[in-house]
Amino acid sequence: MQTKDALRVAVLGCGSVGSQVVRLLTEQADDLAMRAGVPLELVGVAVRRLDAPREVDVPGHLLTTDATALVTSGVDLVVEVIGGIEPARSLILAALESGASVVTANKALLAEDGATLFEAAEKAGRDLYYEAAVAGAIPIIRPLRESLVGDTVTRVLGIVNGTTNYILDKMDGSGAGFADALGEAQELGYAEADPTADVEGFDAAAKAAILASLAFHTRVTAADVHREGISDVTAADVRSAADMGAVVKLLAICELRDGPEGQAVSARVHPAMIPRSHPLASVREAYNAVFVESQAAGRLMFYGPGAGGAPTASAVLGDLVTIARHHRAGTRGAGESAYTARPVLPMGETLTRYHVAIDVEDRAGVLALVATAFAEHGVSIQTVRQEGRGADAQLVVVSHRATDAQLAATVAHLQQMDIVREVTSVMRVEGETE
Ligand SMILES: NC(=O)C1=CN([C@@H]2O[C@H](COP(=O)(O)OP(=O)(O)OC[C@H]3O[C@@H](n4cnc5c(N)ncnc54)[C@H](O)[C@@H]3O)[C@@H](O)[C@H]2O)C=CC1
Ligand SMILES: N[C@@H](CC=O)C(=O)O
Ligand code: NA
Repeated sequence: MQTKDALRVAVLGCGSVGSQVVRLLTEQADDLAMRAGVPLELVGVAVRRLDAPREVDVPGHLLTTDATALVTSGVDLVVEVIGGIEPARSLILAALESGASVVTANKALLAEDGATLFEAAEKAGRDLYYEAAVAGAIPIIRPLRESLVGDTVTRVLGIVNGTTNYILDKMDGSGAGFADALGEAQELGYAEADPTADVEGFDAAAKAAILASLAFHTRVTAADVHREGISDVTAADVRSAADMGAVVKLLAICELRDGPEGQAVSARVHPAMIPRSHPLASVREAYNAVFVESQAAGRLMFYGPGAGGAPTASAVLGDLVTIARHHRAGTRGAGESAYTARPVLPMGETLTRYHVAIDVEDRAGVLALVATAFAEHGVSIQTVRQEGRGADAQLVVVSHRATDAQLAATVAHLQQMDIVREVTSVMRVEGETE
């Protein structure tokens, strides 16, 4: 039954996030109506299979397998929580063209083709909101889009993938194996439908692209973001980090830098060692945290649940109520602000510190030869320690800041040296100013 003046809401997808959106929309209907100033009436839920088991009871008459018909049926608000590129993109475009506003949690799509979606929303005069797409429940999109829009953001550094943080945390804390920890993260509803997106850093790279675009008022796509995942992080890396009082985290780093022709953007995702004293080191399990540095405000930190059905649904509901208020007032929210068109710097120009583990021959003069290889490429060494003896001898070098290109040249050089058996691990070190 349709309530007079209610806004008609369609939900696309009823998986981990969609089922919680449906639950909260139903359970909190009265409060949401009071906060929005208008009832939000769930009029349809698009699913792939009508008879699939679900985490929530959806009345049969609301279920449909025809998502296109649902979004073009005159609904006011569409929640897209299917994920992936297609059919999500076509459905969002169809919804906007039909006059509906859209809430999406789909970072993969926004990072690949956000421009098309933002232009369609602009043309239709409708809202496109996506707080859930980055760091789940944590308010980070709205602070960047609205609260900090009067400031100049210079750096965004964060842990933005819950699944990989959960895995690394378990490897560090209980010495759990990679596969077991990933299985638990999937069980808990944190992982993407294809967990490769989490493990190989695609999900974090999509989020980095969205954050860099918003923070620096430009357009950065996932393809612009340098990406490395955690599949090569070994138990030995985690132990080595522990030995130097550090932990391994998958970081997303977006920076405003001076480029050859003015200001440019650097955006990257990779595992890094950070000191245990750094606030990001204490981000456990599937929690996320995002540091923002800006000229006037200084340093801000946003922390909270970055994944999971209910936390993500919280962000979706926040967007729904906000849009409903706009609808009621006959207005719309801020759109995209990509006026700077800043270039993206190549990874080779990124400056950071490095932890390099090298299996070497255990004899006099080896340390000096290794140090010379670093010096030849302009990489200054901060500390060196030897682990093991004889056939197990290993040098662990921590460098001062150098470019990625300098480090790559050093590693290639080391690999050619007779006294080097193998460069077993290269990991960046973040979280210190030196
Ligand atoms: N799970 C999480 O913690 C978070 C997820 N997200 C994003 O939210 C979105 C949804 O994620 P989850 O709920 O975890 O995924 P999920 O895989 O649990 O749910 C997606 C649902 O969409 C359904 N679906 C697929 N194609 C469909 C179609 N053509 N029509 C109707 N239904 C269709 C699937 O059957 C599935 O039930 C994704 O974009 C994801 O990246 C964002 C933040 C956190
Ligand atoms: N798979 C993602 C879900 C939230 O975006 C994650 O693990 O963080
Ligand atoms: Na968020």
